[in-house]
Amino acid sequence: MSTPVLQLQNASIFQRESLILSDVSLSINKGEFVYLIGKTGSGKSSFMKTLYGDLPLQQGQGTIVDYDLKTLKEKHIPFLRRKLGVVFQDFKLLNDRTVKENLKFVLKATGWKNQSEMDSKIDEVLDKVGMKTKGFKYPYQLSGGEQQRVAIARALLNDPELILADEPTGNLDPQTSVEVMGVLQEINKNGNTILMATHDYALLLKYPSKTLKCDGNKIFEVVQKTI
Ligand SMILES: Nc1ncnc2c1ncn2[C@@H]1O[C@H](COP(=O)(O)OP(=O)(O)OP(=O)(O)O)[C@@H](O)[C@H]1O
Repeated sequence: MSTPVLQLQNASIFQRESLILSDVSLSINKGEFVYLIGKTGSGKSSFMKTLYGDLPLQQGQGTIVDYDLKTLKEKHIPFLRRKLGVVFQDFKLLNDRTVKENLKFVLKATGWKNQSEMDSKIDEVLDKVGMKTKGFKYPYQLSGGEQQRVAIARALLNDPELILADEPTGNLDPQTSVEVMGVLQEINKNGNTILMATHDYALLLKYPSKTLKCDGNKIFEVVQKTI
């Protein structure tokens, strides 16, 4: 049986009082890889922000990894984020510490205490993204693709039920984008559910998957031929 990790019914997404998307109804099941496409300004980032609690859901219904977005309070957000892995276009790594220290920082902030458990978790996630030998490096010593791999490793630390990736290849060249996409595909094959906003159509053609499109204040599923 399919288990939904995200469900929205008649949801409207606002930036302050401007309506960005209206009447969004969709669901994403455990194990799926789903693209979110749409032109610049069509509302992809606003949609993602609503899902990770950065924008309130003002109208309609929504549940994500068992949290009700409509009744989500400020104090619940850190707990919601622990069940989500969020990956951004600009990596958002801390430049004053090594890769391992970046990951340890997140583990400590999310309540981990045992040093050897933290070390083995860090090794595990770095291994998953092919960065096990680079844990001692500082982010500025890594290429963009390597930094994004580390950001994906960071998103995996708390075994998220859903990974939200907002333009994860937006700052990468085409070859590196394909490599990072390969990492996300591998993670999905191993059971992680992923929603990825992108306007990189080459990736969609290379790795076809369920696709949602933001257009004209709506989100709807499209089949690849009509993209
Ligand atoms: N902080 C904000 N305050 C007010 N309006 C905003 C804010 N951020 C975005 N918007 C508006 O919301 C609309 C949707 O923007 P959003 O960033 O969600 O689109 P997007 O599809 O992610 O675009 P891009 O691909 O360029 O990132 C745009 O009209 C934008 O001007």
